[in-house]
Amino acid sequence: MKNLTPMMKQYMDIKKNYEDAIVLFRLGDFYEAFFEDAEIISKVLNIVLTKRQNAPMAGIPHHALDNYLKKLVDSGYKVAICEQMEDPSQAKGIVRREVTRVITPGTLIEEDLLSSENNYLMAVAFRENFNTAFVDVSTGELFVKDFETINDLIDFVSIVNISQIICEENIFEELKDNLPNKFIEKLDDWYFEGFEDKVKETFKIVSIDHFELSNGQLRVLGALLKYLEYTLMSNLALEEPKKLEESKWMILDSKTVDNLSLIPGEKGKNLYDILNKTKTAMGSRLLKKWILQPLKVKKDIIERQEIVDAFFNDRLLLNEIREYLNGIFDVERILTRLQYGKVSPKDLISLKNTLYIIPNILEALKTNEKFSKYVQEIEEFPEVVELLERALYEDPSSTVGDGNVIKDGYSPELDDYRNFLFHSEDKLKEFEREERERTNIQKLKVGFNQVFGYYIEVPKGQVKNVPDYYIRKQTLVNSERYITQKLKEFEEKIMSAREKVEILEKALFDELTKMILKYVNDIKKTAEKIAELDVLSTFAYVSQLYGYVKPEFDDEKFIVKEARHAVVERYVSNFVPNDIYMDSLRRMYIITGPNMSGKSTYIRQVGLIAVMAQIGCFVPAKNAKLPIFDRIFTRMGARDDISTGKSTFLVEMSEVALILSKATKDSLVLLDEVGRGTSTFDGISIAWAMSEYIYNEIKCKTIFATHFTELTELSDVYNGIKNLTIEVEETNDGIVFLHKVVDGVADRSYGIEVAKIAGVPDGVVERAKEILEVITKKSELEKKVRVLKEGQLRQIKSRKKVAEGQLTIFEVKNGEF
Ligand SMILES: Nc1ncnc2c1ncn2[C@@H]1O[C@H](COP(=O)(O)OP(=O)(O)OP(=O)(O)O)[C@@H](O)[C@H]1O
Repeated sequence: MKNLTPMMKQYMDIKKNYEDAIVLFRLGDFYEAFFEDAEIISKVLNIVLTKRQNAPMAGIPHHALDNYLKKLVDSGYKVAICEQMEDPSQAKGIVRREVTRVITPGTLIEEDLLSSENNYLMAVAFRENFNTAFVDVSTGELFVKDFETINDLIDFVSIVNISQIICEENIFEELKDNLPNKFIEKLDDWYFEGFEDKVKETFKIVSIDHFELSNGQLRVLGALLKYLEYTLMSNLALEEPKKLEESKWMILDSKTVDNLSLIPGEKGKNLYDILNKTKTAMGSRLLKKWILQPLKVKKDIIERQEIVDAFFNDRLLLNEIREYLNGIFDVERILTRLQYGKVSPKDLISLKNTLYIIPNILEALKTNEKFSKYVQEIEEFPEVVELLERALYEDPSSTVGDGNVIKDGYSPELDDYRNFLFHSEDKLKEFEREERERTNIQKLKVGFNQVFGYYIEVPKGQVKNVPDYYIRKQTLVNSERYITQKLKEFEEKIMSAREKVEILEKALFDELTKMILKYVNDIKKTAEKIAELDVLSTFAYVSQLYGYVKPEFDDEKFIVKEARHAVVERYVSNFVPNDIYMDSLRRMYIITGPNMSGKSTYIRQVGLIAVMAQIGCFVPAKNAKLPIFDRIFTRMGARDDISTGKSTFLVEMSEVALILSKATKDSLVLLDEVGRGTSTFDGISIAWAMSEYIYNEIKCKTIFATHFTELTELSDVYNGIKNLTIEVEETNDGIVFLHKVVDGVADRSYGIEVAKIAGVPDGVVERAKEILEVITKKSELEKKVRVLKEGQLRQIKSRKKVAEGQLTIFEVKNGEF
């Protein structure tokens, strides 16, 4: 463009460095966007597109920035905020402007842009495996985790709230293809250089050995830190990186999280919503983390369980603590904003009110010795409370500098200027009265405008009485305006008082935040413990409310009396409890039963109970004893994966493949229909072979719901495979679902009855009955399966004979082949 004004030239120079972002350029009371950026924001924000020197331009008022930013970021744009770096009225020539912040979905700290959920930014690089580092900038939590395959990585991204990915160029396309809806950015090579120094510098340490990170992990962490600096443009406020090691947690893949409805998703009703009676935002975030990462180490589970139990048995304490938790604010985020210099006066009041409650929490906890660990770990901060109490008004203004933030008495100097400023109106009135008396001009008025400042206005008719020390400034139709030496001096005092109040209050607020800064890490540790107490007391509360019991752990046995489904029981009026009984001799169940009888509910409730027990919660049952599982596998429902071009059957088979390759003896495998996406013969053959493989090779606890009754023959071949079915009652009015799980095999599917209930026309239902009669008579399938079974039994017997001959070497257990 020719003939650019200096300001437009300044804009172009800045924009050059932020080609991939929308630059919002501060101009007076507006943030303006130009050219293509203007066209985008006008469309996304639905605001007017105008022109300046032929350049398309669109602007948003500065006070509404956060609202508009949210929309832009939610629509997938990166935004660079370019501020005025000096007071325009003081600037010589063009105002200096700089980008002070680049906003992306994964780097939000602004309260208005965030929900109470965690919001993660993840950096990904590939060496021998996928190294990742991810951070929630708003809370400062930082994690490092490796993934063997891209599928494991994608799976993780889809269950954890990763809102943005940054990656090395060589894996950008692959990630983009697999995660088409994610905000993914590729980073230049320099991001991945000099990582050791970057990590040391960020955490202000000389040695990074205690992090115990591999070179690949440090490299990706370094890139993440550099990117954060580029977007936040300030020193980083992060916790030391935590390594997410599989050895501590049960693995839950995204399918299982979805199939068991653990957290809110497409399916609506879920475990998180049932359990989430937490009182604080920090607690609700932690609960979600715990649900997605059940523990695997018995000692860790018991530690949580003991606290839940203590709360459960001390109802008074439970209620008292929950009452105090009501007053706890999201201090994790407030403190992070404080570290980034973005804390508001209201934030500090929330911090004060939170800290104010801590002594009450401690007092209450001290009444029960089971909480001694928490009593030791939770700290009080009386000096911070006292300081904030002294420094801030209870309901401060949100604009630091207007004189309504720092409390009276905190700074005598501020009080003086503020008194003068806030009482200037009275003083002007007094001046006006004095002048009226002195001049005898009754209609004399003191006013103010931007051009002349304060003036004395005298109606035309009384100008003759104006004393000679009045200096005329302006002539209007009906009046004249004057100033006097005294009024001018008064004006200067007001102006300088306003300026002084602004400067002083800002400086005092700044100083206050700096004083609190040194407590931040300790307060964060206390906040973490409070969040834990919130979740653990919630477990106790929910357990009382819904009648859950404390589970025990056992190496082999999975015995639950009157187990219930934590979510379904909340939505049906008469939930029928069912027992679970598994041990080394009863390792696999085949459940057959009519449609709608409750097979899926039963097997899901088994999974849910395992998850609930391993997060430290009590479980919906009369009593429960169960093993600790290393992983829960689920294969349920039929769904295409249109986005990746996989058919329903292919998806089903890849889930089966995953189970067969990854399950261990300590896993729990829950299968709701396998082999239904293909022909009956193929389906049964696959389901049969798979069951045998799991039973003989993997030897883990397995429940398999199926409509292939042929599979129930497996129980005759293998001792440890048992059949279950669900009772229904046939009445004259149709079938009644009793939802009771009992030993045995379903005699029929009642599919046609369910079709009738669902409203399939009578004609079709009758015809279906006729067809069923014909084909069941002619079915050869059962006979064939019987032949298969007998053949297999013969083989097993002959193997057993050989084995018995070698009993001194191999001991053959009953039912184990
Ligand atoms: N134990 C129970 N007590 C009360 N109601 C139950 C119970 N189990 C299931 N139900 C009710 O029955 C409905 C059907 O259950 P579910 O989906 O588990 O059946 P299913 O046997 O898996 O059916 P299908 O074979 O058609 O998939 C549930 O939505 C629930 O309302």
